[in-house]
Amino acid sequence: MILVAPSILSADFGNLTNEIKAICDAGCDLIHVDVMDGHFVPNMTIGPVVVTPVAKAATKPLDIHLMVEDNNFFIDLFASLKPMYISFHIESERHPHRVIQKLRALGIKPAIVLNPHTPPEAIEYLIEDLDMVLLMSVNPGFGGQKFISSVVEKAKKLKELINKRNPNCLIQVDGGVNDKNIHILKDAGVDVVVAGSYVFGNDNYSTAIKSLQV
Ligand SMILES: O=C(CO)[C@@H](O)[C@H](O)COP(=O)(O)O
Ligand SMILES: [Co+2]
Repeated sequence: MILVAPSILSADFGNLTNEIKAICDAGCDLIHVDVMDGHFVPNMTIGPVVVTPVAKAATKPLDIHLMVEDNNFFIDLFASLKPMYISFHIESERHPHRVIQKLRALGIKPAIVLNPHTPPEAIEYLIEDLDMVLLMSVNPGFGGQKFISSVVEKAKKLKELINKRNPNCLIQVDGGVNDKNIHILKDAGVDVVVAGSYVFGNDNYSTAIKSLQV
């Protein structure tokens, strides 16, 4: 079954801890936390001052998605919150293997993110050291954007590389995911989806999450 990670970017930040409890009670699998620095992407979000109460309220593991220039700095900021995953963009990192080793040493599962234009071959020789690869199906920076459908073919290519190099590595897709595209993602071999506006825009979080757990 596909695992669902609601992106809290679309939550009501005036009522954040209750929103976190609500998605956990509604049966989500992970909590996706989008961290943006205003440099790597043209938007800024949250740091440890906000993510710490999120971690306290959460009964499901955190999945932190870094959209930042300085990955090491942000990993140091969030490591004490013991997220299950931290993902960082291949496009922002000169030494991705070193960052993977750092995450492993901290007991955090390493994941790498690919922007829509980046081919899966860019990380072929990192797959054996990764727990997850995140394919962006929108340009990173904002919630509520339209799904870029070329990610489906990319997921299939990535799945072939994963089968060859490390079958335990998961494929995650992030951006514009909803109940209309979930089945093509499942058929392409996707294991985890992030959904922000679809989950938080639904009156019933449980119904929305279940409709993606196919
Ligand atoms: O990383 C990002 C955006 O940069 C995502 O996690 C979005 O926040 C997903 O939102 P929706 O596209 O599902 O509304
Ligand atoms: Co994200």
